[in-house]
Amino acid sequence: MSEVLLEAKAVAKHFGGVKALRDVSLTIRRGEVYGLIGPNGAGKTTFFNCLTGLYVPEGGGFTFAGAPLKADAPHQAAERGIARTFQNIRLFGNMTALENVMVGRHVRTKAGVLGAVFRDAGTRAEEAAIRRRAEELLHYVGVADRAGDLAKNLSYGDQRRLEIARALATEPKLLCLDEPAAGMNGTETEELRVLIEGIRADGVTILLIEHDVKLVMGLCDRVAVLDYGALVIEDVPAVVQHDPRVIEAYIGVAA
Ligand SMILES: Nc1ncnc2c1ncn2[C@@H]1O[C@H](COP(=O)(O)OP(=O)(O)OP(=O)(O)O)[C@@H](O)[C@H]1O
Repeated sequence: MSEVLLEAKAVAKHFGGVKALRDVSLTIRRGEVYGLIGPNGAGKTTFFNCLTGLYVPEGGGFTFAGAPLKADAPHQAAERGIARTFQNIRLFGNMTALENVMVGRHVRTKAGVLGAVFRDAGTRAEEAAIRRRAEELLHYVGVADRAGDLAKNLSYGDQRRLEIARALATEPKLLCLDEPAAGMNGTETEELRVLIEGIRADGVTILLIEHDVKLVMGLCDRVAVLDYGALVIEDVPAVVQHDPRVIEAYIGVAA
């Protein structure tokens, strides 16, 4: 599959004197799992933040699904079909697991959040559909048995899965996962791998930031390496793994 879903062109982002992204250009194809790796502070999360509209880049930009992305508002990114999870989990801790997913779903409803407050018959029917879909998604990510529990009481691994369910509730074309395996044990990481493969098989393209190099190399179709805000290489894992610049910048440290 070679159709381009996301193209980043010379994206630049500075924080004072820190060049967090130095003209980063990369291309994500529809249907692939694309890994974004690099040492701490390389600019991976900054790239996500520019893509999803949390930061406005000083230079360059994105084309998504064939049209330029005006990524200066997170809501717009979601409407265009880009969803993300966060490195530091951001759930509504005092809402149930089910409610957390239902909130994500409201991006795609006609009534929206206000409609959910002023409940007429149409809104109630829509609300029931939202609930059903949220239940399906909890089942899909494997936390259906925790639907009624407050998010803050879920295990770390389950919270990460719940975040993925909430992101999927927006029906994304591109799902961006920021270190989903962080803090997971071996079993949880393997379950995560299976889940990500399932999501891809269901037609969602995935952009994955992850420090677990084994997971990235085993799972991703292509991998990009950032170092000091610059793209070092973008290629298939077998090539990336053996590139001397990558070994020096990153993998050599872990090996
Ligand atoms: N809001 C901000 N204000 C100032 N500097 C920032 C901000 N966000 C990121 N930076 C800086 O930009 C650089 C890139 O950071 P970023 O968080 O994108 O790296 P990363 O590759 O995601 O790192 P990690 O793997 O540790 O999460 C770092 O030097 C960081 O200190």
